[in-house]
Amino acid sequence: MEQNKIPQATAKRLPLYYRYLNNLSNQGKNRVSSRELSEALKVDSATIRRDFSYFGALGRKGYGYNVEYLLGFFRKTLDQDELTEVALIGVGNLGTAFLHYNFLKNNNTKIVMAFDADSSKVGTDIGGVPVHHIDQLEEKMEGVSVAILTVPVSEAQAMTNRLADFGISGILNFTPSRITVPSDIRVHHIDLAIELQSLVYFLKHYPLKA
Ligand SMILES: NC(=O)c1ccc[n+]([C@@H]2O[C@H](COP(=O)([O-])OP(=O)(O)OC[C@H]3O[C@@H](n4cnc5c(N)ncnc54)[C@H](O)[C@@H]3O)[C@@H](O)[C@H]2O)c1
Repeated sequence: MEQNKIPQATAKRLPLYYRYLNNLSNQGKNRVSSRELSEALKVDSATIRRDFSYFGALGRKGYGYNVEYLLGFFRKTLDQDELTEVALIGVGNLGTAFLHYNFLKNNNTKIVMAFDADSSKVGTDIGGVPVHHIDQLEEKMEGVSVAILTVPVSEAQAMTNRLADFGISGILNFTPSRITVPSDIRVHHIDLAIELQSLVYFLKHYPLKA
């Protein structure tokens, strides 16, 4: 099935499904029920059944879903057979933590290079990733189409413009700035302050019952 026929909300959950099913497969499990998935992933089972039906996986009553079939689909859809190289811009507190994190454990994305304006960081190697000077961005980034943005908020838009001029396809933006990009560039914002505020709001206004 073509990926563009899957609703965006479903597509967003695919990496979550993939990671969990991969763990099951590594444990030697070959089937899983939507209830089991629902409890582990905190997604209600009706949503899971609907999501899976978009790519032709129909769970059988009393059997559930075949783990390898699902994994095969996710691998293809999420391009898990292909390694996506990623660049990180801004090797400060947050950026350094990401460089130490092994993203490859769960999927096929890898931070292959990092950039910073601080010359004391340039030429170092953090978590196996070389740090280059930001002046070398265009020269070094050839072939890399995804960037993680962890620069100070004051630098975010200028850096985004530079990445756009370079021809970036996607930006994972950790700065609180709502950066503006041309319509052919995809930006995902991860704003920890907003997420935290929203959690506190939900706790207050929609308390969960035991
Ligand atoms: N640290 C956190 O927990 C946290 C949480 C949520 C969001 N953020 C956001 O993430 C971003 C980074 O936060 P941080 O705490 O790592 O900041 P930081 O000041 O520790 O790191 C920023 C890094 O960017 C580099 N830099 C500055 N200008 C640059 C440029 N023009 N080109 C390339 N590199 C440049 C600096 O030298 C520094 O190494 C900020 O926008 C911050 O608001 C941080």
